[in-house]
Amino acid sequence: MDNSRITTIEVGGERPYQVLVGRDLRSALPSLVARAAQAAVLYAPPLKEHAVRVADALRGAGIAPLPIELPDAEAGKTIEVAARCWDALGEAGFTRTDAVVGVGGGAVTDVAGFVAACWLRGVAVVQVPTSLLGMVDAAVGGKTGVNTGAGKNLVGAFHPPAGVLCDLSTLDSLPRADLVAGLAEVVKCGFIADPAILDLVEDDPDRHLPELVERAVRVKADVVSKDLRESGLREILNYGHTLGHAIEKRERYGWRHGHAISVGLVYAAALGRLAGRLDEATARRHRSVLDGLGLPVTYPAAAWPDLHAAMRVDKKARGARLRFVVLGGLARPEILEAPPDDLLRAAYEEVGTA
Ligand SMILES: NC(=O)c1ccc[n+]([C@@H]2O[C@H](COP(=O)([O-])OP(=O)(O)OC[C@H]3O[C@@H](n4cnc5c(N)ncnc54)[C@H](O)[C@@H]3O)[C@@H](O)[C@H]2O)c1
Ligand SMILES: O=C(O)C(=O)C[C@@H](O)[C@H](O)[C@H](O)COP(=O)(O)O
Ligand SMILES: [Zn+2]
Repeated sequence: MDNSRITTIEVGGERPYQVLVGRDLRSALPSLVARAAQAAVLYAPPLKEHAVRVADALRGAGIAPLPIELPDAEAGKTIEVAARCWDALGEAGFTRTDAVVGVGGGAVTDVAGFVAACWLRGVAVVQVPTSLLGMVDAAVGGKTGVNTGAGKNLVGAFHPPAGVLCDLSTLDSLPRADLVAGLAEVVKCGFIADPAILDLVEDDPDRHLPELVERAVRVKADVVSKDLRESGLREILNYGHTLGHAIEKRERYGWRHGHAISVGLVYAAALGRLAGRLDEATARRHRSVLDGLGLPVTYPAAAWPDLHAAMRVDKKARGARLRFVVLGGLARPEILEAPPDDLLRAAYEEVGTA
């Protein structure tokens, strides 16, 4: 691989920005926060070294870094943690030209975006995702937020970043299980929009990783450029998430997001097939590609009542009507409106285990 190659992916819409994919991209950071006198660098403990290097890059450009360490993973994605960050910004006297930088996986970039979205009603955030999932999904598109007892990501804001730096060299230290979890969202992109992704994953995901990152970012960038606020098209990015988020809630946010989404994708495929929308072979391919990666494709049968109840707070629901993203074929996402409870349950029987 050519280590000096940097790919730029444009994200359009009311506040356009760029996603850079390459290696050692820290030098691109200062220009993205050029108006800032200071920048908070939010990170979780496993990313401390990366965060120090980001802080050095800011300092070198005359921007004072304010490092803020967050609890790791979903434990950091809470309103209490966000409130601690706002206290720190207040103490440091952050003004509207100052900025926030999120360095970490999707949990950190989600909370960093939310902290920036709310501080003074919105300051710039630059996302420096360090997990595969963060690069291909969480850091791009401006969905920010935290979890609450009521459900996953129920409190948040749309706040597009000023830029996203996907430094592939950071993936070298990412635990294997987290890399594989990120592949669940990559596979999602393959099913909803870019089937070449599925061929590459089925061939050898490690060998094709840079291309997979670029392809998945392009899928996401294309969708959010057209529909930042999820008034229609953007719902397709939620494929597999109605059940997936319910599993995360039931697991008290102790499961990896990508693992829950893997089960959710198999469920959504079963639902699409049983609703008469999706062909048998494409539905089967969901299970085979995800299982082949070592991702979970089943969940306890006895959990159905809890999951069914949790799905009621899904953001795609309208009143008492549940709405699901399903496929009408490969790369043909559609909405399934208010499916009857017996259909929902029958689809769950295909993922439920004793
Ligand atoms: N905003 C969005 O559009 C969007 C999209 C998808 C997912 N998400 C959210 O993203 C989160 C999941 O993101 P995730 O899978 O990155 O999980 P994560 O942020 O919990 O990171 C997983 C683990 O990997 C560690 N890690 C990350 N990068 C590392 C590196 N380079 N080296 C060593 N360790 C590293 C983290 O510290 C953590 O322990 C969920 O909260 C999900 O809801 C948001
Ligand atoms: O960007 C989107 O839109 C997505 O739905 C991407 C999902 O992968 C992501 O998990 C997102 O955070 C889910 O959004 P939510 O609005 O259902 O919380
Ligand atoms: Zn997701």
